[in-house]
Amino acid sequence: MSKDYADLHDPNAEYTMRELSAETMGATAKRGGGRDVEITDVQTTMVDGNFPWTLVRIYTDAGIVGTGEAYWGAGVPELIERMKPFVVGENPLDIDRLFEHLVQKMSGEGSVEGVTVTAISGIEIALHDLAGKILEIPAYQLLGGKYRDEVRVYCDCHTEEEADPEACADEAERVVEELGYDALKFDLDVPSGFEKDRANRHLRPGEIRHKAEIVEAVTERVKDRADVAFDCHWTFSGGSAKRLAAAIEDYDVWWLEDPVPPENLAVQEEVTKSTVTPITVGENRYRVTEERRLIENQAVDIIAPDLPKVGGMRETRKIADVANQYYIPVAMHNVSSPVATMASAHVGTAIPNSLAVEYHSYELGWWEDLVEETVIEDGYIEIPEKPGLGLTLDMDAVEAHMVEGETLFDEA
Ligand SMILES: O=C(O)C(=O)C[C@H](O)[C@H](O)CO
Repeated sequence: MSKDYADLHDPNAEYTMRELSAETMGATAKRGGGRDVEITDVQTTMVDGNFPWTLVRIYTDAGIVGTGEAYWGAGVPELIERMKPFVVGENPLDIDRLFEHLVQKMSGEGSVEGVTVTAISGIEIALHDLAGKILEIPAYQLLGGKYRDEVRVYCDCHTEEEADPEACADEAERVVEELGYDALKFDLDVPSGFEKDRANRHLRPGEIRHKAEIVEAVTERVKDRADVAFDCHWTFSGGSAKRLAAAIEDYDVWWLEDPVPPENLAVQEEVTKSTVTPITVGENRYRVTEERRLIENQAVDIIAPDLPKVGGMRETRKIADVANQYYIPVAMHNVSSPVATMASAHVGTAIPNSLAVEYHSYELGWWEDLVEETVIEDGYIEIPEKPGLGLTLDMDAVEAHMVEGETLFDEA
């Protein structure tokens, strides 16, 4: 990766009136108690998992290093490199101000939504790990403390015969009995053989029947042993989504996720309010500003922010707080490595309305090798009491699984 992104020129970022650096704000006073720490460097390494995970490291003059992760995607390491000058020299304990500082500095480069928010999220998570290590407390303590010792995890499931209801039911049985999960998710945007046109978003009767058969086969098979959600990946029209949600109302569906595209809130609201099937949405929205609209319009029954994409740990906490005003639970979308998964779990323990955190890598085989600790056991994450996120990267494993051409970041 080129290291020139840190030198990119943006007059808006350089001369902005709203300037939140420690120097301008007058937040440089000596703090004592080992809290006079300065950020010296920010580095990234991309790991070739079932998604290309961007791990982030923030280094300090105290020799303490924080590790975070940004949601996967091209351009994220470059954006993090671009933001490095805005945090080097800053005290990493000022997490809230540094988040605002980055949002302000990057406002001309897309800090409202999209990949810039994702990049900021990775830095924000690393700051929580770092702050916890400096203060010698677990990250959840920075968010207000604990509601639960363990956070429930749901397993996103796949089978090679994803369109075969019985194959899905067999996989559900296996994941419950052999892997120990009591919460699952299957995809419903799978071919049924009845499609005439894959672009027009309309579901033909045979397609609805086929999806209902998958729902019936899976929910009946693991009835009373597991909660099962179904994902549609923003595929269908409002009318088709309403018909699908109605067709599965008689089954024990945990939730139906993303039945319609994310852009049009009015359509989403209409679908959600048309059915008693619980509707979950949120992974394609950014920051509390966008998630808030889904919540305040009661366009969701369950909100699903993706923590390393939506803005990080404090932003997810803010979303959960708004959701809690409307009695809406939070099921965190997650396709990340153990780092952002554990960050999600720390927020999950710090909020009253946590339903579950997703795990999306059970087919990979080496997900937990990236860290020295056990992360998921019997379908739950026990929140570590070690400082920060409570994880230690296995640098050999990270190096072994790096995206080709990537450079391994420095040791702590
Ligand atoms: O697990 C989910 O809810 C997903 O939607 C997984 C997606 O494939 C992922 O987020 C990337 O688009």
